[in-house]
Amino acid sequence: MSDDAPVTLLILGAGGDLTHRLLLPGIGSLLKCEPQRKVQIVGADRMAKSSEEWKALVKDSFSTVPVPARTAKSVMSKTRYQQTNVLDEDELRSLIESCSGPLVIYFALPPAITMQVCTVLEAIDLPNPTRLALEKPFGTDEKTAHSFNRRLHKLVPEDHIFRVDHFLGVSTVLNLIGLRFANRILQPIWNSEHIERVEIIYDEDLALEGRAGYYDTNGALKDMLQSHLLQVLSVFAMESIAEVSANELQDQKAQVLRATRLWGNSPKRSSRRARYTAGQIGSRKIPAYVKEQGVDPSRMTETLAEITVEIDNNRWSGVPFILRSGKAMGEPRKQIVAHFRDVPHLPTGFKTAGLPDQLIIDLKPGAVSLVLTMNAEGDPMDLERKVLRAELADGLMLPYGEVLRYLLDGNPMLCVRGDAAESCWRIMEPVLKAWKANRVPMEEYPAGSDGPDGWLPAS
Ligand SMILES: O=C1O[C@H](COP(=O)(O)O)[C@@H](O)[C@H](O)[C@H]1O
Repeated sequence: MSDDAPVTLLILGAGGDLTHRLLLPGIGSLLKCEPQRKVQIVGADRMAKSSEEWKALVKDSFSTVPVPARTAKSVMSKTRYQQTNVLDEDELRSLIESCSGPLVIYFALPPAITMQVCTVLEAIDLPNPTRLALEKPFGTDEKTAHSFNRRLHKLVPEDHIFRVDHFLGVSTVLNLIGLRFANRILQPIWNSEHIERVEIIYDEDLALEGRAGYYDTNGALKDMLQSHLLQVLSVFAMESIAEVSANELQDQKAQVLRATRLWGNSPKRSSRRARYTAGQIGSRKIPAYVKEQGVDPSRMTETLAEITVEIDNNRWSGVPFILRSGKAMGEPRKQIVAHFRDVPHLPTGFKTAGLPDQLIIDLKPGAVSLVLTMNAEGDPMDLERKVLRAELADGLMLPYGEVLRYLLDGNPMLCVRGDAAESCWRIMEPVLKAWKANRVPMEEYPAGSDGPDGWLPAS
């Protein structure tokens, strides 16, 4: 096979929401930036669809980006759809045999089906190279993640397994690497001696948006904290890297996650959960979560989750990291806030006390702000906080485009390594158990509010 043979991206579950909403626009944004890129997209799903219908879907997604006309035409001419029952060995084999070039199999399927397909794949000779791309949640606890890893390792080596986390393709998350390691000023203060606590917050004004089928069995803890926010934490807190490469990044991130545990090892004291009741966000009337279509109230699914963790290593010991994410919040707030310690001594004579400094990294839209105490207007003995702010442009590609770029190039830099995926479950398991046993109360907040009273992190 020649080196420049186009990669075939085989999407299993091509009729689903993920393909339409995220994958195809992601590929489109990649093609917009790299119009020369050669990729053949093959969609497969169990329902009948003509290749014309599939092409129309691809075209529609590409037009939202938009992909340059020539590139779109060339990719469209080669894309096709094959109706397949992916749980049927013969059908799956013939689908795979019909693909040429290096193969990427993207599982845009519910996790339980993905596992079953992997069992079917054990009986099929996969072309070399074959890469597997998997969506979250990866397993349901540490044990299942571990056995899933073992099953996947029977199919392809670890560096051909791409556990996708689109937050690793978010430009402001990637920017953490440059911000931390390309600047001298921050490096000496990036530790427990100077940082008192860190908040990683992803509050959305979106509510359920018709995703009960997926969300109601997962909830905010698994949907956002166990996956994305722990990845963000690992990039924020990792040791320095010698080069920007998959090995370096994966090693350093995994090391942080191995050292991370629940604050005080107490799920009761270090986790909170809540669920939205009816409310209004702007002009949108939001029903109570339990009244949303497809929700089973007996599942006790949380729509707002918060946990505090610590990282037991030399750099971070004693620093609480607060991770929180909620749906249907009044104000979207997507940021990392590093709160610095007080100065050891404020000279007497100032009329006001200084407040501790902060570094705020806005994830969406991107910005970095340094909040420093300095003199207020007029009197130099009167102190107040002022903000030095840099707005960051959006990434060139959608996060999914960035992740797909690395995936199609066979570079696992922006995915989650198997051991790290297991660590993420190990960190969350005490909370999952405590919540299941109802040892942590389910609080409530009206949609459109800041969350339950007393939850708003102090700034
Ligand atoms: O993966 C997910 O992420 C989104 C938030 O990410 P964004 O890039 O769309 O802002 C979240 O809304 C969704 O529930 C979750 O599954």
